[in-house]
Amino acid sequence: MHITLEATAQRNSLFSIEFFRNFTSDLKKALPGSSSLLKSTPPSHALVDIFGIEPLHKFLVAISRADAFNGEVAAGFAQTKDDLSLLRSLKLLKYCYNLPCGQLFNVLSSVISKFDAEYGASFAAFAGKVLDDETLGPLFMKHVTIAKDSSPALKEIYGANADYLLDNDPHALYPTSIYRQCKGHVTSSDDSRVIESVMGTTITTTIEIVRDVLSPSNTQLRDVYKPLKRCVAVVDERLDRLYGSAMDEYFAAHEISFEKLVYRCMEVDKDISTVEKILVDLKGKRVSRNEPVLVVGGGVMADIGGFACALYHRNTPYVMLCTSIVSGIDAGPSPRTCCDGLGYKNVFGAYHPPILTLTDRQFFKTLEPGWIRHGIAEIIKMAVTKDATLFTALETAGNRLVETKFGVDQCGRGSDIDVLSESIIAKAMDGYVRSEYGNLWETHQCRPHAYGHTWSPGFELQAGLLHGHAVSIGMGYGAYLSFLEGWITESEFHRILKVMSAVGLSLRHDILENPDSLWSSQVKMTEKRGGNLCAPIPRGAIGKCGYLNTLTRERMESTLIEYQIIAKKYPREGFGIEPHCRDVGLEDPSTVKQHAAHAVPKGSLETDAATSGNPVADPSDSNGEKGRSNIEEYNQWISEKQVSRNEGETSSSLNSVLSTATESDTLQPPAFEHSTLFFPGAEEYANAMTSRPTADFVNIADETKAAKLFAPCMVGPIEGQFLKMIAQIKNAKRILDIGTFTGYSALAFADGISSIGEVVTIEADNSAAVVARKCFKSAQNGYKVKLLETDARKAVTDMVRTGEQFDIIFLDADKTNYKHYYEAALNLLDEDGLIMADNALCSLVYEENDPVRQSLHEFAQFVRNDKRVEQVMLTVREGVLLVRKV
Ligand SMILES: C[S@@+](CC[C@H](N)C(=O)[O-])C[C@H]1O[C@@H](n2cnc3c(N)ncnc32)[C@H](O)[C@@H]1O
Repeated sequence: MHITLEATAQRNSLFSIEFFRNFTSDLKKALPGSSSLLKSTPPSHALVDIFGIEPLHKFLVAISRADAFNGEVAAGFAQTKDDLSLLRSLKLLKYCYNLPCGQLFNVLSSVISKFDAEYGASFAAFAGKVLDDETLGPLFMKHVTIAKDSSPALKEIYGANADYLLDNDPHALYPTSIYRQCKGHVTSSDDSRVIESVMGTTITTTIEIVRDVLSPSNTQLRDVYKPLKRCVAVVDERLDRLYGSAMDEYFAAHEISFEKLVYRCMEVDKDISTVEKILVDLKGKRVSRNEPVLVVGGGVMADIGGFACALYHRNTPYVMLCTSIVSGIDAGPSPRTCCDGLGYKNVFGAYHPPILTLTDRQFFKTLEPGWIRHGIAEIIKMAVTKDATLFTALETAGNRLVETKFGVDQCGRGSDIDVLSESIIAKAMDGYVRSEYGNLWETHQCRPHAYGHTWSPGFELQAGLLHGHAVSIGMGYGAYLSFLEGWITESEFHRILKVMSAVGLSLRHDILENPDSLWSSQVKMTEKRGGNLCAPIPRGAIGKCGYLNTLTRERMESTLIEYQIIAKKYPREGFGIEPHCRDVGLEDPSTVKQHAAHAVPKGSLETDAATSGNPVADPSDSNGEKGRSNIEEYNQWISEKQVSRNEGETSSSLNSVLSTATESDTLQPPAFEHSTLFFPGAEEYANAMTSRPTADFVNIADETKAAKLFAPCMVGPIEGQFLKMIAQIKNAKRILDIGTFTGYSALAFADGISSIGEVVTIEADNSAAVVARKCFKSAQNGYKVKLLETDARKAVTDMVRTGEQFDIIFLDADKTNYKHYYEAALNLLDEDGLIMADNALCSLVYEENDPVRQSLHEFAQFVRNDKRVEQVMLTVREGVLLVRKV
């Protein structure tokens, strides 16, 4: 070996490519490829001997003492992909004592293969055997080399070094995380009553563009998870639908147990309750603080999955598999993990980058064009402020990026657009990471990647714009200001507008007509940036960044007018293609900000808005002119904001009121590709606005859970309150509740009738009936309930025979027999009694091949055509059909 152990800790330049090359040739001499040790099966027989080979132990001892996170060391590696993988190996091998043997030998074989393919292959064959060995693969090197029962020879070599590390670099021997180091110094006064101290954290990470990451021949994820024997993954529900089986197959092929946790990741789900769910699930899986969680998804998943990992055990490593443009070049590798809360965007969060970020363009194939366009805005911002070559590449690619979904759709592998797209994503990622990682905790505001984000928060939500379109408008306006400052030329300004316009991004929006929202955003942004506007805009040339620190209200007003006149001359008069969230099938984000279940009184979070998350538009900031009457304001609001609703096919639109035509019957219910009747957040909002259930219902829910019965069977708080109030309004005396389950609906009715009223409820299943009986017993109005434990089909026929009468009959048992219960109910009802059929809209949400879906559809149609009744279909919970005899 060509190293002197004692000096290594100081001589960082030693750990360069040469160091690995020399190691490879020295090892080959001492342990040739033909050696019986490498051929030994099982590998356990050879392992101790191999650890004892001098070039290997000297190499490992030296590397364990390296300052692997040091910039000087990194500079020793040229910038080719292969060289950087050596740097990554160095960072891992530094912690060799704490690497599982499977991983250790895998990394060693990748190092050796770089210099000697033939020898690398024979070493890799041995490494593969170690990796696959159930016992050896996960065994840490320290358990082989310095444990009590390790061979004395190994203990002598590796033990002496362990003692050295204990004194000089304990992190190398007993790390909590091999991706973070902390250093600091403390200076105290003589009496220790005053202390001055400095702390610093160093974090290491790897970011890589990959191809076909889920193909079994790709070993990137295998290398991380095989030594651990399992992979716990937090996966976006949409991705699971599209790629779930590919993920299952990948991990099965490598014999890694794949434990998938799936979450819906729409913008509205980006709140603390989803983060909390992830935390509970990680704990449920007993994820350890050193076990990297795999986070799979786009921007929302990157934010909330990363945040959950930051909170779990105070920080747990995670591997980010990015499946969208935004996550690939921005949110994925970003250290800024977060979630929305209290009505504010990104208000909670932590700085916690992934240990490994992988971006695979293959996933872009299933993105909508509107999403691709929106993602390109984040690339343009990096091009304009950081990288002129990236900007030229964007000019060359133009709209082909959208048409081919970044070179993965309708174009061949290796085609020019495929190659160009790869380079665009890579450069954008590089620019982003360079801007972000040098300023990890946002300790200063010179952040090029905030280009376009200074004024856009003021109008993005208000206008219902996709984030990318709001940012592109902000970038266009910023470029104009830069031109006015003389920081870029007029032709550069137009190149920026052209590149955005070519891909269909917005240069303008009608909301710019009024500068109020931009101005209020500037005021809040200035506060957030510590009193400086510090708006990043191009300066000097495209690809360079400067910071505008002053813009008066007057100048903003005049320049906005000028900018719009210029933007209007562009294709589509400067408007973007599908710029609004609703255009791409997303809900209007302005509804997200009003997520009232989590909202707080206005005013109480003013400071948070200014310092943390993006401020949510405040309705009182809007442009109402003072002194106008309420009715004028109201009418103006109707014409400005509400008229478009009348054009849609909503239940309140004029069209649907005027229509007298009867729909003809259909064999099947319509396709309805949603698992709920509601937009996300709608039902939660309705719930938050509904009277709270009493302790008796909380008890039912608890008992149902304790009995491990399927809780969603219960009608729940919204429908329960509805049933109670119908009973009250109807002044009902006797109610028949068909399908008791654990008693929620029966007790809701009992709460709504007078003390002499009665609820007869029928349940055939004994386990549910036992719980219901117990709950009725302890409930305040439980005495009004009579539970019949029997088959309801027969019970109702018997009741008709004996002439029983009811004011309300609630159908909630087996859906396929609703028609039978309905016919009986028409006989059992008082003259103006009411039938209520629960789950009446489930033909929309149940799966296509579910027979219950078909029978619910036929039942609803049958009632519609029944001349004996009138009815209304209510979208309460899963649909309640209200029927009355005429
Ligand atoms: C959706 S759950 C009822 C929920 C209940 N209304 C509540 O709010 O808690 C349907 C119940 O009907 C019961 N059921 C199904 N078919 C039945 C039948 N033929 N006779 C009696 N009970 C039946 C099931 O055992 C189940 O407990």
